[in-house]
This record gives sequence, C-alpha cells and structure tokens, in this order.
Amino acid sequence: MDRSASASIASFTANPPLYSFPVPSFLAPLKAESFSSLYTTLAILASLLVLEQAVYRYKKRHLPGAAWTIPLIGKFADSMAPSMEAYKRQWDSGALSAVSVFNIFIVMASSNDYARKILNSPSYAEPCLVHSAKQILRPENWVFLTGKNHIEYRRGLNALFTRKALSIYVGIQEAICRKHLTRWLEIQEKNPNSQPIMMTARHLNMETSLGVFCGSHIPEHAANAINDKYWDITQSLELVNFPLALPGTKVYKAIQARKVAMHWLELAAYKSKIAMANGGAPECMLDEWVLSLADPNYKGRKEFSDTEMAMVLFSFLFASQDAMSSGLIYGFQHLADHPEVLAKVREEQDRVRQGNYAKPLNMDMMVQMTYLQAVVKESMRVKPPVLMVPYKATRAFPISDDYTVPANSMVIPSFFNSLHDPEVYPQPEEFLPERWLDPEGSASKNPKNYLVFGSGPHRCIGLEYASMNIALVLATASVMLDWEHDITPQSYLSKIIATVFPKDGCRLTFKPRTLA
Ligand code: HEM
Repeated sequence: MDRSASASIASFTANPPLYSFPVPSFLAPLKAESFSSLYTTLAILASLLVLEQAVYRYKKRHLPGAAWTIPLIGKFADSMAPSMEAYKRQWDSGALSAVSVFNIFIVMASSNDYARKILNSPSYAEPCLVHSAKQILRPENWVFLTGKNHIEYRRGLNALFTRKALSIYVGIQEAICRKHLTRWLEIQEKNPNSQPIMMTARHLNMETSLGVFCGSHIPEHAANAINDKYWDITQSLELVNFPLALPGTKVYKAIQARKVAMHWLELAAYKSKIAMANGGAPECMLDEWVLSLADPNYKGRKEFSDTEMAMVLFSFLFASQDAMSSGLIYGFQHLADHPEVLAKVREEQDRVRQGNYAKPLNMDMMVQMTYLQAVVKESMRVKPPVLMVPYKATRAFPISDDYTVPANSMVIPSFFNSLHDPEVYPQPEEFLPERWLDPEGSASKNPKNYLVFGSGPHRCIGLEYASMNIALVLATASVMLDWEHDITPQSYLSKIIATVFPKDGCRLTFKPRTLA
C-alpha cells in the first residue's frame, strides 16, 4: 500500500491524534509545514461554519424556520426561483418566521398585525428594496431618504397626485389606451390565435405612464425605446444579484436601460420648465409639478434640477411599471373568467356614459364607476401585485413580547395572508367584487387588512392614480372589446418576477365588441 495514502494528520503533529483519516496521494509531496497550514485553514473554515450556524440559531431563537442554515448560501436557491407555494409554506409556518440567504438573516412577517407594525415603525425599520435597486435608481434617489427628510420630500410630491392633477391625466390615459386597444384588435385580425398579453399590456402601461408624466414633452419613439429596454430592469430585480455591475450582468443591462430613460426624462423636464415659463397650460405631471413649485403659496423647496425631476419620474416608473402591469393583466383575466361580473361592468358603463361610447372620459365619470372600482379592488386583493416589501431593522426591533428582530436583519412584511384572511374576506380565494359594495361588510370595515399598497410613511404615493388607471383601461376595454381567456395548465399558476403574473402570461383572444 502506498504509505502516503494511509498517512494521518496526526503523524505530522507532535500532539496525540484527535482525528485520523486517510490523506489522498495528491497531497503526498506536501511538506509538514504545508500540512500544518492546511490543517489551520481547515480548522478556521470549520470554526466559521460552526459560528455561522450558532449565529443563525441565536438570532432565530424560537421562530419557525430551518433548524440549520445551508452553509454560506442559505436559502439562495429558493430566492432564485421564487414560487407562491414556497412562500405560502413560509408564511403559514408562523406569524413570524426566520430564513437566511447569504448570511443575511431575514424575519418574515405574515400576520396583519406584524406586517403593519413593521410598516409603521420608522424608528426601527426602513424599506431597503432589493440590492440592485440602489445601483439602478442611483443611491441619491429620493426613495432612499429616511425619516424627516423623506417626509418633507414626499410632501412636495403629493401635489402630483391630487384630484385636480389626476383629472388632467384622464384624457391622456384614455387616448393612449384607445390607441393600444385598437392595435390589439389589428394584431388579432392578422393572427387569430390567442396571445399572451404580458408584453402588450406592459407596453400600454409604459406609454400611459410616460404620457401622464411627460405629456408631449416626450416623443412616442422615446417611449418605445424606453419600453424596449425596460424589461432589463424588471429582470434585474432579484433578491440577490451578482454584486458587480460588469458588462453582461443583469444589473449592468438594467443600468444601461436607466440611462436611456433618464436621457428622455431629463429632456422632458427641461421642455416642461420652458413651456410653463411661457405661460402654457399644464398638460402632464411634470407641468403640474413645475407650476406647483412656482406657486407663491408653496412652502417647500422650490428648485429642482432637470436631473432631480427625472430621477423622481424614474422612481415612479420603477415603482409602477411591474405592479401596474400585474394589476392590469389580472384584471383582464378575472373579467374573462367571470362574464357575470363583466356584464355588470358594462351595465355601469352604459349608465355612466349614457350609451355614448365615444364620449371622452373625465374624472366625474370615473368617480361614478363604483362597481368597476370594486372590481379593481377585488382583483388586486385576490392577486396582489406586490407580495411583500423588504425592510431592514435599523436597530434591535422588539416586534413582539417574546421576540426582538436583531439590528441589521432584513424584516419582510408580507401582504398575502392579510388579503386572504377568511375572517375579513369570507371565501378568500374567490373573486367577489360585491364584497366591497356593502359599507357595513367586513371588507369595508377592515381597511387595515387591505395592504395592496402597503401602509405607513412609505405607503404607495401613486395608489389612487394606479387604481384609476387600471379601472380606466378595463372600462375602455369593456366598451371596445370582447375577450376570451385561453385557459392553459399554467393560467392559475403564478410567475414571480418582481411582481406576480399568470405563468402563461394570460393568453387572450380579442374581438371588436358586438353590441346586443
Ligand atoms: C397597482 C399598482 C401599484 C401597486 C400594487 C403598488 C404598491 C406599492 C407598495 C406595496 C409600496 C410599498 C409601500 C410600503 O412600503 O408601505 C409602494 C411604494 C411606492 N409606490 Fe406604488 N404601487 C403601484 C403603483 C404605483 C404608481 C402608479 C406609482 C407612481 C406613479 C407608484 C409609486 C410608488 C412610490 C414612489 C413608492 C415609494 C413611496 C415611499 O417610499 O414614500 N406606485 N407601492
């Protein structure tokens, strides 16, 4: 037998052997010192691995979650391929549960009380978004402000979402929506097969957002260019990404996409300032913003560079493109699957439009569409576009009587269980818009459960605009189109790419609406 193969570590040390295991022959040429340093390295590695487990177990304490974490990577594999089933298992394992990814200790909060507590405790926890978000949005973007600075900055932006401002946007939204729905019909005419609306709905959304934000200060070809690149941003929003934005990586591509968007948004800000200085009437969000800053009664900061304005608009695009597309796509799917609900939407459209489908929509008409509003609310309750928002504990956070989230841990409030609580929403998996029509019903009486747009100081700033836009697209579609759902084995499975989509992209066929 080859002696080196059966040698033991002990034979190279003065101490009595603690372990004895065979050394492979490729190690034979190693000198005693080399073995000693190898032994030391292995011992250090082993200690680190033990330490990793000890720290994980110390932080986790009694919370549900794996007893041991997978060395170094933790649940990285799960975060690469997120699935509703795995998330649901985690949420149902306890109101608070623990998980670790790349040694980032994460506390998941699934109950309504804990989710709201995290969202409403700014002195303990702040949003941290996914790691790539800072590279894409740029670290100086306002969305990363915290505390008083965040409150003040945000106060200035509220002017962009007032009822008066939203009224200006309705006309832009409707014109773009009609143009896209007409194009959907033309595409269908050329190809009678069902098509997934995943990308076409995203395109409609992108052009609407850019139209609302920038009006005629952004040309259509720029909106198309931004739309073409934007998918790179969506794809880069994974929980963990390769840390360096090297060419070829997803984050690198997303940064290139941001540069294209920023170029056009800066130009739009510049043009808006000139148009308003020349006494033009406000026709988009930028114009509203420029005018509000010039108002003598306006108290906040008055000077914003073109780049700063563009970064704010880009943050809106970033926050809305995926979430709104998800909301819209499920809106189409729910209405296709529930013809009785679509029929009621149409009855309401008839009433509000007084039978005149060519009449342009306005804010008063949108307000009268109470059934449609219930449809939109219910659609996003059943299929919340955003399942959870990552926050970070800025210091030790005593979240319950018997558990304190360790400082610097991630703490993730999830919305699904709140939105599917059978006590508040009986038959929680069913799509029942009527539940919102009774002001005394449990859905209306428990607004704290409706976490679709979050809660607290970072609650979605665009929530009314978002709901109105989804309603407006469905209203317009209901009067212009008939559509059918081509149900596949993946229609009711979820694909999670930043937000939630039907796994098959929602395959629909469209026809011009036939009026009875
Ligand atoms: C269906 C569509 C949308 C959904 C489901 C949605 C959902 C959310 C959620 C869950 C948050 C985090 C709230 C929290 O931490 O408590 C959020 C934040 C935010 N949303 Fe939305 N959102 C939508 C559309 C929009 C739109 C259209 C805009 C802008 C035009 C927008 C702008 C923002 C911004 C800027 C934030 C961060 C606010 C802050 O940190 O102060 N969102 N949104």
